[in-house]
Amino acid sequence: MYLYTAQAMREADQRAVAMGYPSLLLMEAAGKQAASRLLQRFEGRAVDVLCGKGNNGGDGLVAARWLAHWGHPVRVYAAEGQTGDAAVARQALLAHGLEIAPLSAWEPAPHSVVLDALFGTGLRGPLEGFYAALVEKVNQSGLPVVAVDLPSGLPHRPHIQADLTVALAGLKNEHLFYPHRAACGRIVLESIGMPPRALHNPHLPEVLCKTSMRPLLPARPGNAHKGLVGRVLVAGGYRSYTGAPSLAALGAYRTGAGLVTVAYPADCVVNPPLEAVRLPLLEWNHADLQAVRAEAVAVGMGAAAGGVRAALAALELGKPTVLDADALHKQVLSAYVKAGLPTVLTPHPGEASRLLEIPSEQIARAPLEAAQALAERYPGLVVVLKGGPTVLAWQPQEAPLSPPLLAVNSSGNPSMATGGMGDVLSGVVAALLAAGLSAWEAARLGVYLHGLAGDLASKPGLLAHEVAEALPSAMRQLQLGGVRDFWEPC
Ligand SMILES: NC(=O)C1=CN([C@@H]2O[C@H](COP(=O)(O)OP(=O)(O)OC[C@H]3O[C@@H](n4cnc5c(N)ncnc54)[C@H](OP(=O)(O)O)[C@@H]3O)[C@@H](O)[C@H]2O)[C@@H](O)CC1
Ligand SMILES: [K+]
Repeated sequence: MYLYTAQAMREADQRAVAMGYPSLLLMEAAGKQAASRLLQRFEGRAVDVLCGKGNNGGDGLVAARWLAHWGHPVRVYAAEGQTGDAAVARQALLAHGLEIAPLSAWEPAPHSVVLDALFGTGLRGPLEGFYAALVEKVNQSGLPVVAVDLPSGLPHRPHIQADLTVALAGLKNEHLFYPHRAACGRIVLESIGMPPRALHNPHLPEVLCKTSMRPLLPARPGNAHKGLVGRVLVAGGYRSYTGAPSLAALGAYRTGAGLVTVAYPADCVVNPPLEAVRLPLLEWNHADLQAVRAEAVAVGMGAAAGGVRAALAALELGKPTVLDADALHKQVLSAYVKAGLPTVLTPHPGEASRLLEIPSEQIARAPLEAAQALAERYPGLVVVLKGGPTVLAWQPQEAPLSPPLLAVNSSGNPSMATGGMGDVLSGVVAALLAAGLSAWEAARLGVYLHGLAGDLASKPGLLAHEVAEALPSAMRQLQLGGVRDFWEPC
């Protein structure tokens, strides 16, 4: 599943038509499915349908026809001047004997629900004048709003604040990235019958979802023993923050690592899980680390100034590695690029800002672009830019001229914004690397499972170790098919 821009969705639409699929069928399905989702949520309320003159308005006209046909009280307000499919939708509505009032005549009616079909992906620039005032009037009415495809006005201001958004054919940027996602309310994705071949576009970012993540879960062989399912070396810790490597160790164990060894400076008190092997070190050196039997390494968690030394010592082990926090320095990343090892780096926006030398606000505004920039700067390293949502980018070294692969996570929630959460993630990804997944697979599955565990454990005051404890359930539910993507209807 991909994440679409308005332009990419228009191209999918054009491909469907070029394949011989009539666009009118898409509009018919869009309107009918929007109507049926509205009824599912707001049964018993009269519906006011507000339609623009483009195809989003056409969807609204179809929805109004079906609502009336199913016997629901509906009032239709529409702009003049529809063309193409939207004009056909208008004629079909009139043929059912419905009346269309001008948008300027709309007044909020008590106990009604508004179907917002003013503007969708065709909006160019912010709404002004009459439409800006109409959007404000809808928002101030306090009525529930169901948006067709996108809350009208997005990605600009003003825009509709919806309770439910029926996304059509595919998820768009606004459905996943804040602050726009907050304007959508609950999101339900409807396929509207779009031919899958028309939607296929590997140049777009992948949306990590249960269908694509489940096949990546490592199988545990019947004759498994702890040396066979992946051993992890965690290297981190410093006086001020000793919890970091312990949480990474817990994350690794709870993701199925067979054995976890925690290496840390001898002058710091680290309390890893009882099941972990402790390796206190007088200094970060490769010879001591070499003695540890591990298939993957997670380095940098809470290591302070020792992070660079720890990461450079770990590099000599020649193992797949996760670099986090204090290991995220330019000299370390350049050395790992040169080594060509499977490597995953997991910066938060502050660390990405330091690496890219751009303000963190810019990263928050355009996280995919920031992850892409990091991936291009450090070819071969998989970039996991943590946030809500976490995004990933990877420029394979063997294909330097192709655009980087991009992905956006769909699991996780704001209760995960607490200390130690990233340390757990490092351990999760390291365990998956140790189990034999490639860096791109381990990073994508690790981020997805970590978010899923956060969703299962979600509550106010959620702690990082509680997310680690929820990882086994997350994996089991993903394996058994018990996971629901956020855009699936309840
Ligand atoms: N995915 C799919 O394949 C399918 C997509 N479908 C649906 O089509 C929708 C996209 O439809 P779309 O392209 O017709 O654009 P839409 O959002 O209706 O807006 C265009 C109108 O807005 C106007 N306008 C623009 N900017 C403006 C501004 N700043 N201020 C004021 N006005 C402005 C512009 O006016 P114009 O410039 O032409 O005068 C034009 O009238 C999509 O979201 C989905 O709902 C389904 O039907 C089925 C298949
Ligand atoms: K809309």
